[in-house]
Amino acid sequence: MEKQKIAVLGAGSWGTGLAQVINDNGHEARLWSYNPEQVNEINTKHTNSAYLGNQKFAENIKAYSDLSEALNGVDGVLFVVPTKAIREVAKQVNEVIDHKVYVMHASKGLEQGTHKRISEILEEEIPQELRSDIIVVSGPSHAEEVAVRDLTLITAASNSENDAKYVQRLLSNNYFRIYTNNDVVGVETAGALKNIIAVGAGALHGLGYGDNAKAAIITRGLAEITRLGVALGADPLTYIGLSGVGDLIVTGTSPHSRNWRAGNALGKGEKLKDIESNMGMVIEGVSTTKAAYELANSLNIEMPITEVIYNVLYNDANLREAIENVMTREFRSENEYSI
Ligand SMILES: NC(=O)C1=CN([C@@H]2O[C@H](COP(=O)(O)OP(=O)(O)OC[C@H]3O[C@@H](n4cnc5c(N)ncnc54)[C@H](OP(=O)(O)O)[C@@H]3O)[C@@H](O)[C@H]2O)C=CC1
Ligand SMILES: O=C(CO)COP(=O)(O)O
Repeated sequence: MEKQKIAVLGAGSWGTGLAQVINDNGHEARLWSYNPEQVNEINTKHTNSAYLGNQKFAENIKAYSDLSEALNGVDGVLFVVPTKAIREVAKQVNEVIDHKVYVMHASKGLEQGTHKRISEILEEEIPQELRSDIIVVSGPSHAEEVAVRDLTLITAASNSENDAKYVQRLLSNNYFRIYTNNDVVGVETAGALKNIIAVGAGALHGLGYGDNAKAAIITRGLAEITRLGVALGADPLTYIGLSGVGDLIVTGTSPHSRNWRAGNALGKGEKLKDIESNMGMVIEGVSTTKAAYELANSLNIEMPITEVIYNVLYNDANLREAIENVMTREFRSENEYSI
């Protein structure tokens, strides 16, 4: 593949990690941030301390605060801002982009109010003549591990096989391996909804529950994610792939995960607003819980774990009582409910 110019929009931990992968692969990675101080730090010290500590990045990863400069002549645009900022940033891109580009995103969530997936927002905001089919980059990938080039396997999903293969070639190397997938709905819902379960798994840890409880929430969490996703048109098999069970394992079992850490703090009795202000990074599971809860209700889909997390986050429910309620609800067959 000849050298590509890629604008990475969002210079948080994941945007920076992906910019380094792109740079490692011999391409030009331009990191766009709306924070001029951060741009200055990346360009002069080659660190991004608020998100990735003291780690130094390659000097040729250049940061931009001017979006039109960052997008000038690029082959592709990779959105990695939090879900709540996707529509606003996509509108800005639409205002300045003047040629057709590959449009990729690596964010994980559902839009508040509309419950839309990120690719749906991007399709709405960037006209088809200016973009490829949307390509979703998702899977088990803690930014801090990718940033130190630890082995990572993830998925690039698109309705267009060629566009997914473009991202496979763009991002793959000897530590980062990409699999293509044609199930955009499955891959996006898996990435968004696993954050809810990660909050729950962290909460169980914070409350002192053991490995059995954690395996249970991951497994039954996957069942309810699958149930909602299939109702939206996903292939159930996607959920046993990298973006499904893979990402649930990585976020549902690890203190690297901000969602897991938020849940752990909730389990230890901290208040949500304190957890959010202390994290300094996005905890997507909080807003996704609300969107998924509303969406599931509107489709009449049972998501008991999501409901517990929703009641704890938004109705100040007592965590232990909420767990007791879900444990003692009407009996179910696993076969009936596995998908
Ligand atoms: N970190 C990870 O390991 C992974 C994260 N993801 C997903 O990637 C997405 C981004 O996550 P991550 O990088 O971790 O998040 P961070 O919180 O680390 O960074 C997000 C970045 O986007 C910036 N930002 C926020 N709002 C806007 C806006 N309106 N316009 C421009 N920039 C904005 C933030 O700036 P500021 O902080 O100043 O608001 C920050 O620089 C999320 O959806 C997450 O789920 C996916 C896989 C792995
Ligand atoms: O999605 C992630 C890893 O695949 C990152 O999860 P957190 O946002 O919980 O850190």
